[in-house]
Amino acid sequence: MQKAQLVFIPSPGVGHLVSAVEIAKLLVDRDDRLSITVLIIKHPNFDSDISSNYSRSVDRIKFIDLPNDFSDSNIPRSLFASFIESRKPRVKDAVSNLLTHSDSPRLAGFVLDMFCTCMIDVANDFGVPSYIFFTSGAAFLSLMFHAQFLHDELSKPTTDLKDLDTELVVPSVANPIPARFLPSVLLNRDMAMFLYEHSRRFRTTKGIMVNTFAELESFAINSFSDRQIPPLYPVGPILNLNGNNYDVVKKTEIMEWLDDQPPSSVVFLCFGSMGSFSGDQVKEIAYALEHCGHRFLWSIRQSPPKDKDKETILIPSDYVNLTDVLPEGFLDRTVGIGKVIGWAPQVAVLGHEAIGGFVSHCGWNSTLESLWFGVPMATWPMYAEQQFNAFEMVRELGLAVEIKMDYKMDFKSENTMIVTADEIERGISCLMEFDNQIRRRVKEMSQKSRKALINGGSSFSSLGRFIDDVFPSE
Ligand SMILES: O=c1ccn([C@@H]2O[C@H](COP(=O)(O)OP(=O)(O)O[C@H]3O[C@H](CO)[C@@H](O)[C@H](O)[C@H]3O)[C@@H](O)[C@H]2O)c(=O)[nH]1
Repeated sequence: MQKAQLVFIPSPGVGHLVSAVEIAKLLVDRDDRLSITVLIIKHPNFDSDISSNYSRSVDRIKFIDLPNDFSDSNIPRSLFASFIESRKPRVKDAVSNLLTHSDSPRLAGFVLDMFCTCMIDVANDFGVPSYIFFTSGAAFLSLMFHAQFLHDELSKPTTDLKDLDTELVVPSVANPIPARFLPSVLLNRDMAMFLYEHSRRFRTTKGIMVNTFAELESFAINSFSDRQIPPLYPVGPILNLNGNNYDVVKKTEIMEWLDDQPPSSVVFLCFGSMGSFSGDQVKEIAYALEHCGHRFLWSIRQSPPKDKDKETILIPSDYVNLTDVLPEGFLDRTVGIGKVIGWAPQVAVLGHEAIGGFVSHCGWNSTLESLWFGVPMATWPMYAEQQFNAFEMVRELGLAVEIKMDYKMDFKSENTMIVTADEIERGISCLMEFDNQIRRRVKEMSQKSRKALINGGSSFSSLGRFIDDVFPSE
């Protein structure tokens, strides 16, 4: 039997690492000729221990932690690319070591995260192709290509649209997109340059697996057909349905609380791995929850200290004392209807029948998880590409209601816009209406997301085509 191995290089951070490991598991389960080594890049400020949540003994998957010898532990956002670049010799050493074993299968290629495209150079050194595993949606991938094309070929960078009241026609969505709903990463010069460079390099790869499914993003997926872009493999939704290691006592308490709530009665609020709010914004959310009267489970995280000069990547933490930030008496007044927590066991929560709606930052994993469980979302994007995901879910696909689509979190200062209690309450009321059309559509999409993965489903077939590419001669 011809055997082959792939080397996976995910970016640090739960939003990228978890689905990369899950697709690796799916691949080895699907084809017993395949083995995979996942190289874990440790970033000093991300919780890379997330990888220890996975059994290190998954058959035919090996995890290697790359040594963290980056000299500065406070890596500014703008130096993220250099940080990844600095890992190249480590990657090279690790792959060379793999290949020294006499029984080592043929190295068939590298599978890289969207932010690890510099590792294409290392793959080239080994004479093997690179693939991308894209952890966001097809519409955003297409937008990345389009934005790079506008910049490189037409000298029209998306950053020029920043403060303009204009619309942009892009191939991946049917509706023109108002500039203010463009993702924050394409309106910030440094970030946009960073993305253009990755898009250029995506074009040189042998294929791109995308964490999406044809039934969800058919328009966006079709938008790739007439452009010179490597083959696309929509293989999702790729989710870790077992959740991550989570404090058992805390999880039990949360799940028992949910057990006591009526079906579809609770609104869940959670804002991803980097989401946090100023004290003033927290209070507006609290007023909205108290006033609208719906049951709620609210995951709230404390902002890291703002570092105006270095714009260091720091992630939020759980509050030591929630009363420091919530309005006086809030916890007592809402004790019968609500629960405030820190980091949430999100997948388990979304899968609980008490959950009736999800106020989300629209990170792509959260979006796919809510669709999987048939829970409608109210959009509150914060950073990265989330504004665009919100636009796609609300305007394009009719799968979410809007709280905001143009909110942008400022990592440098506290001067982020404030969403008022009225706006939040309006969004939550709309979300929690029992019999709305969106809820019905989301339930249908939930069925489709599950079907996509089973034998004969669209993503199942797509993954098969990817495997055929890895074993071309058979
Ligand atoms: O309290 C929490 C918060 C999050 N999660 C989980 O963490 C993941 C978060 O992923 P995602 O929703 O995609 O958000 P980010 O962590 O913000 O992910 C980054 O990566 C995504 C995939 O590329 C992008 O879509 C996002 O914009 C980017 O910020 C999900 O699986 C959640 O279930 C929890 O379990 N508990």
